[in-house]
Amino acid sequence: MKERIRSDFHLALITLFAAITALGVTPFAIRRFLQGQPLTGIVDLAILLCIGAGAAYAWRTGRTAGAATFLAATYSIGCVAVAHIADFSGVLWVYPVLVANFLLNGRATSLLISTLAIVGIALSDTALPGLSTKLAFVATATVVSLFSFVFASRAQMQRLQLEAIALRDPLTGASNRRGMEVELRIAMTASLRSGQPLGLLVFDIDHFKSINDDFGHEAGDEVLVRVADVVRANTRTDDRFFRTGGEEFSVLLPGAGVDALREVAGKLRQAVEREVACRGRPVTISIGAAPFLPGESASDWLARADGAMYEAKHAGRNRTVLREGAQPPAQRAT
Ligand SMILES: Nc1nc2c(ncn2[C@@H]2O[C@H](COP(=O)(O)OP(=O)(O)OP(=O)(O)O)[C@@H](O)[C@H]2O)c(=O)[nH]1
Repeated sequence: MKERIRSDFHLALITLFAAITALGVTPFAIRRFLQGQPLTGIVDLAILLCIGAGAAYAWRTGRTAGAATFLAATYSIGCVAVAHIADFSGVLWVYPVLVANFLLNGRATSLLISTLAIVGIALSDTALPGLSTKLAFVATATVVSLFSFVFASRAQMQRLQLEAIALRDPLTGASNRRGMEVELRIAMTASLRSGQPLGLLVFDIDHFKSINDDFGHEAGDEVLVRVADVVRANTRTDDRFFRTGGEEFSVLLPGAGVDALREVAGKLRQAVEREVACRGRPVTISIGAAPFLPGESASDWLARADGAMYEAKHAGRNRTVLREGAQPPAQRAT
């Protein structure tokens, strides 16, 4: 639970908002019933139930975007309802609700829901009698919406930038190991759902240490960047490319069965050998290939591809070993 809260920003926000709603609205719901205002009490109770159900849905399905829209719609409808059946005190709830809308949802959704909420409340003659009161409400609610809009947009932009930095290797521009773990999980789920094959190549630059030792670290870095460029030029846009260690890379190939894996591995290996060199010394790679087997875990799959790659190294380097099943013997693919 702690791990999900830490890794899923949207889920954490939904959970926090649901907890704050429970703490903030429950005393009012009780008070409404005690004061003989059952209708308003029922609205408060409905808000609490809907928010709880929305948060539970987000936890169960992981569909946080849908849950966030549901939460924002519930808050807004609740506010409009209270403004029409209670007095001015109901209107005051719209301010935190507007802020929550913008923090929970994307720009278009939050603008739409907030505008509808402001208009819905402004139409209430019970809570806002007279034109000047209505105008003052619309003006203040619009200003709060604009502040929230600006703040939420900036915060979202910075969060996306930070996420991109955290998942990318700055030298080659490829995704890093953390990025790979996320992408592997997504691709495995999609493959299981669609029945489409999924392939993985793990490769390592041969004798890379000697490049560093003979020509310096900068020359080694240039080789890493060159290899990454060649891989990108020889794979499709929906293939995923990762730098998983110093001179170790992986390519995740959606839709690639055994034959396609063999073909892509051969193409990459030959392209690196042909196009990458360091001060005239050719650069080669050793590749381990493994198709995803339904039912196996990401770590077992990775271990199989890794094992095949080490086998390629031991067999003399600059070659591909394909490991089709969970157990060796491996199959040469070159
Ligand atoms: N230039 C550079 N070198 C790196 C980087 N990350 C790791 N290395 C170096 O990569 C080298 C890897 O060496 P080894 O693991 O011995 O492998 P190798 O020399 O490629 O030998 P084989 O893999 O067996 O073919 C080490 O010298 C690391 O210091 C990096 O970002 N830049």
